[in-house]
Amino acid sequence: SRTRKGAAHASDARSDVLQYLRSLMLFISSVFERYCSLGSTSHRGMDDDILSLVKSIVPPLTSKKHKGQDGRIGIIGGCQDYTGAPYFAAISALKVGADLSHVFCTKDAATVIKSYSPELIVHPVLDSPNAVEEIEKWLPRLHGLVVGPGLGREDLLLKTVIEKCKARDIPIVIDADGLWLVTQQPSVIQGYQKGILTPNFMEFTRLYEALHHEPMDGSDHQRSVMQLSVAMGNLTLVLKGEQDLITDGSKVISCSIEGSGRRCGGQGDLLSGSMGVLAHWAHDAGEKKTIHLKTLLVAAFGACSLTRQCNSQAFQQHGRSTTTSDMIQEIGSAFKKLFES
Ligand SMILES: NC(=O)C1=CN([C@@H]2O[C@H](COP(=O)(O)OP(=O)(O)OC[C@H]3O[C@@H](n4cnc5c(N)ncnc54)[C@H](O)[C@@H]3O)[C@@H](O)[C@H]2O)[C@@H](O)CC1
Ligand SMILES: Nc1ncnc2c1ncn2[C@@H]1O[C@H](COP(=O)(O)OP(=O)(O)OP(=O)(O)O)[C@@H](O)[C@H]1O
Ligand SMILES: [Mg+2]
Repeated sequence: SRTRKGAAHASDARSDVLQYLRSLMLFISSVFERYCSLGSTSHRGMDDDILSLVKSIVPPLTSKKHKGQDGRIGIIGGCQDYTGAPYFAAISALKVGADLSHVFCTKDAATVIKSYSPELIVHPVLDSPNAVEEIEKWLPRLHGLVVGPGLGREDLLLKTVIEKCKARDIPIVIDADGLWLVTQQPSVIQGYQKGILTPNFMEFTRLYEALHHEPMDGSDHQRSVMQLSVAMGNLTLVLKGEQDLITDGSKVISCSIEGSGRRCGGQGDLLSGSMGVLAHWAHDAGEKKTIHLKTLLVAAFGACSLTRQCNSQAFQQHGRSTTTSDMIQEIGSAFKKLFES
């Protein structure tokens, strides 16, 4: 019986060891799992933190406001070749929540843009001899200006308009052909603290090479965006791409909210139009609301995440046939999902 007892003890000890090993394995695997997911969790955590800052700049909808208070945005762009781009930017500004959206374009583009949407106020002034005066008289009524979508390569007029806008301290988003002017004459916007540039990769490369007089190091985009922002006097800069990189020259935040693989034209216009409104809201809310992050960085993160969310939602319905118009249909629900839930 003593031998039987000994054998029982040995088997108990063995099962204890096995039990111990099993729990040890479970513990190690849970630590490993946690460690592996840490990167994405903290990334998502950071996105959530910035999204809550975006939420804080969205003005409340109340019955006490009059038309215009939530934003009167102007888009300078639209010519014979490009009527879609200014339309996308202007309608996006409205759908994000601006009250009024103006387009300043050439005469032949105006009728076309008006026929896309009765919601837009369209001024056929860009090719008139007194274009600057025509735009200038509207500036006191505007809260934000988006310069460039579908503009074509016009320079003298733009330079004067940007100068007048700066004098009025209005946020200016420069995109597309507006960036061409900045590439020719960086001083037009250099150092303007309410200026935002939203280049795609090609526009960014041209701008970088114009300012640094050397080819860009394509392997380190974070470094390049910081360098360009600093060279532009710490201007807010958004380099659009697989990840959107947003900087003011002192820090880079990235927006990689899932979009889709669909890259139809016009998505950048949706972004710049949204940016016009969010920049106004961010400045209205002030640094106190956005805490440690500069107001324009918060606005830029908002515009990027919204564009990508619209892309994702439109893609779920339309797949490869997704177009920017489909994305614009999604602005309302994407906005609600990101900033109002
Ligand atoms: N429906 C419309 O009216 C549209 C008009 N658009 C206007 O078209 C004009 C020209 O804009 P573009 O964006 O074509 O500018 P560019 O004329 O500078 O062309 C950029 C080119 O670079 C290519 N590219 C973009 N990202 C790249 C990358 N990561 N690597 C390599 N190549 C890359 C694009 O295919 C494009 O052909 C602007 O006025 C713009 O606003 C666009 O906004 C698209 C929609
Ligand atoms: N590879 C990518 N993966 C995911 N999203 C992307 C990718 N490239 C661009 N985007 C997103 O698409 C939007 C527009 O960027 P894009 O580079 O297409 O601008 P653009 O060339 O100026 O567009 P447009 O045709 O309006 O001129 C941005 O919000 C960006 O985040
Ligand atoms: Mg563009």
